[in-house]
Amino acid sequence: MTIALIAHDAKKELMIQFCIAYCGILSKHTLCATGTTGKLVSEATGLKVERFLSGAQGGDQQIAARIACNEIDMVLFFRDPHTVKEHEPNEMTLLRLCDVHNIPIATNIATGEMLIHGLERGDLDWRSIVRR
Ligand SMILES: O=C(CO)COP(=O)(O)O
Repeated sequence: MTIALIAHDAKKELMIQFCIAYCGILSKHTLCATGTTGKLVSEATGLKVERFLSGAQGGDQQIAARIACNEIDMVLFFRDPHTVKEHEPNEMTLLRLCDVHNIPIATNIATGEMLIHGLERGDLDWRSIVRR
């Protein structure tokens, strides 16, 4: 599966800790991320992460385009609900495209935990059929 990782600044440490905790599961999958999130996760875990532009420069849109092309199977987007981002419309597009294409997306760590356990259990295996 291809998993996209995105974290707002206030949630980057949380994303790092999450990826350290689930490194064993994540290492079996293909990872991509917005620029800074990807850099921090790969440095902290040693996981290979394809890095797009940073969110502010269009990284969210690069990931959204891949979702539209059915190339991403799951999104972990740890959002900071307290700070408004100038590129928020791009983030909303990403969330909408996940709904359009039925891509599971976690916007907080509680949902992220459920998705990662479900992924390990095989709950997302149907994606390999619809991706063909
Ligand atoms: O801004 C972001 C999400 O909208 C995240 O981008 P970075 O990972 O480059 O900080």
